[in-house]
Amino acid sequence: MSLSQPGFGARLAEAYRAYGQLCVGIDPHPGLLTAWGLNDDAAGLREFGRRIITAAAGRAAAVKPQVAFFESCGLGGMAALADIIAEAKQAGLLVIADAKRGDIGSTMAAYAEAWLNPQNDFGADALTVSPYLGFGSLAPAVEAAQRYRGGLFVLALTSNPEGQQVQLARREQEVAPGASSASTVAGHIASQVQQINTARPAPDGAAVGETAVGETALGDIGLVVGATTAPLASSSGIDLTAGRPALLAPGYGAQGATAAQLRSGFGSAWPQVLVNSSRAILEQGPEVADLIRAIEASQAELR
Ligand SMILES: O=c1ccn([C@@H]2O[C@H](COP(=O)(O)O)[C@@H](O)[C@H]2O)c(=O)[nH]1
Repeated sequence: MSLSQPGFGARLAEAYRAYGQLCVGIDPHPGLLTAWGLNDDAAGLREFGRRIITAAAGRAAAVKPQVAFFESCGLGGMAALADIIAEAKQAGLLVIADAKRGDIGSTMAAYAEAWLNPQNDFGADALTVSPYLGFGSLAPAVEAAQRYRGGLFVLALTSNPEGQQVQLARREQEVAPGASSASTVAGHIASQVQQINTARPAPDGAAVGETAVGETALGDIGLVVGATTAPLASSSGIDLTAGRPALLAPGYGAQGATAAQLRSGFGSAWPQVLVNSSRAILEQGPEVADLIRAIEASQAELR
């Protein structure tokens, strides 16, 4: 990666234009590996990833390796992940490392180096991060994203129903001296992301989020909003269009959300959405031709 390349939001917007709004998950569940005739070891994970990359390259905007499945295979699994990230980038796919990292700021800086520095083994285009140690704890990751022209997807309204206990909880905020109003935790996260995308200066003087591509400029700092939970956003007072964050939407397919639900759930924010599909596509493997058919069928539904 060249540090003179456009920011993540601009690269993602360009990928939408070229390939549509689908992200193919690389989730090597043990059961899927068995169904594909592969072992749950480094060689099996590598082959699994390579077939998905071959099918997705030139047909999808991005791939999203689910880091947990590689971690669970130990050192060999992580070595396979490093190879898969490098090969996907080489194939022209944007890579979102789904590691959901979150810690106190000083530790967060190390996570961000590991996952966003293109010189490192796991250097991806973007990383999923958790703001639940406080949004401010993510500041070193935001700085790393700016430094490396990378992106973040901050968990806001996740696709699992249990997430709502925390994410839709109301918090008091002071709107003027002595006056307060209640907003949801997810709404607070979305507004913090908006502020970064619209106000924070990037190192070269350009503002993050000002990397406009056509009509679909996207902020470099995005949000995770489930395909299953997006309809809750507007009723919870969350403006997903503010600051035009990229919106990573898992939940399509295996978790039950349909293309029609995605479009109506996201409404005017739909052009910002990157739809993830993992099992619904992977279950059509192991043949690359069948994976391609599944990717093209999803693309057709989403168009
Ligand atoms: O809110 C979230 C955040 C992340 N995920 C991840 O996305 C995929 C979904 O896989 P499917 O097989 O398409 O259901 C998986 O890696 C999750 O860990 C999510 O589902 N929801």
